[in-house]
Amino acid sequence: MTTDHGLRFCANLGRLFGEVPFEERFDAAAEAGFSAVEYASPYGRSPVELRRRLKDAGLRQVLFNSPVGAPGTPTAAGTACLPDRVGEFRDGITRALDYAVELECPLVHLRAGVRPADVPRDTAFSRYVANVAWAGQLAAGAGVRLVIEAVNARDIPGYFLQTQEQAAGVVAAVGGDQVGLLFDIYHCQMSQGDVSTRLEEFLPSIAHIQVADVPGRAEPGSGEIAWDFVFDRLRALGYPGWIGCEYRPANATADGLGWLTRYAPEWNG
Ligand SMILES: O=C(O)C(=O)[C@@H](O)CO
Ligand SMILES: [Mg+2]
Repeated sequence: MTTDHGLRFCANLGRLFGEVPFEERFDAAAEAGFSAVEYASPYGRSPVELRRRLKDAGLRQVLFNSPVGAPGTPTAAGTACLPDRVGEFRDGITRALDYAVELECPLVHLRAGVRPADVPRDTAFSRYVANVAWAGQLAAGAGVRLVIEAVNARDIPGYFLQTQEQAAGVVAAVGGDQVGLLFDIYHCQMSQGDVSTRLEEFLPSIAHIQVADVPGRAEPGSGEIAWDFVFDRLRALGYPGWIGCEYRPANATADGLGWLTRYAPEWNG
């Protein structure tokens, strides 16, 4: 939903509207007032079907993730930092960009992966930066921008990027505008805190934000984060991107959307 002050919120269909099957969540999000969606994986459905569902519901797709392996496998969080998976990584990016072009999706979240214990960090880092740079070039040619995200170590032990500084450092190392930062406020609070200072510090690199509260990863307002302060800072900083509602609703999704009215007076969903 676009707002007068520029804060735009999109529904994460992997987290919200779980009361209905995925195929019905597009209409559910539109009926709730969203004009854009994100979700982690489009790959179980054809891009043509997803494009139709977006169009029928009057929605835009603004983000999805690069492919990952099955849960519990070494590639369950991605392949980008794995020196022995370069072919799989490149095939995954190519597939993701095919979907992004068909869905007219501007951002793809490139999952970093978990470094194997027998791979030295500097070896994994060199491979990761080379993979991100390669993928960024390919994405730019398709009119797509990649984003990378720091994930807290409790949720994904060993995930390759765990702090905003690490992720921003890779964005700077790759250079140019091909790769941006996916700043997930939930993960920042879980790992580091000092959210509003980091949002301001890394704002030039931030291409997308995601929100959920701590503890519990539920609706903003259910935990310790001062969302009125955070959203006011984002308005003042003129953050132009989308804010992904990537939280686990405490109860029925529609019953829990009141936080948008509370913290985003411009929301008219
Ligand atoms: O878990 C999150 O936070 C995400 O944004 C997922 O897409 C996996 O990184
Ligand atoms: Mg996230």
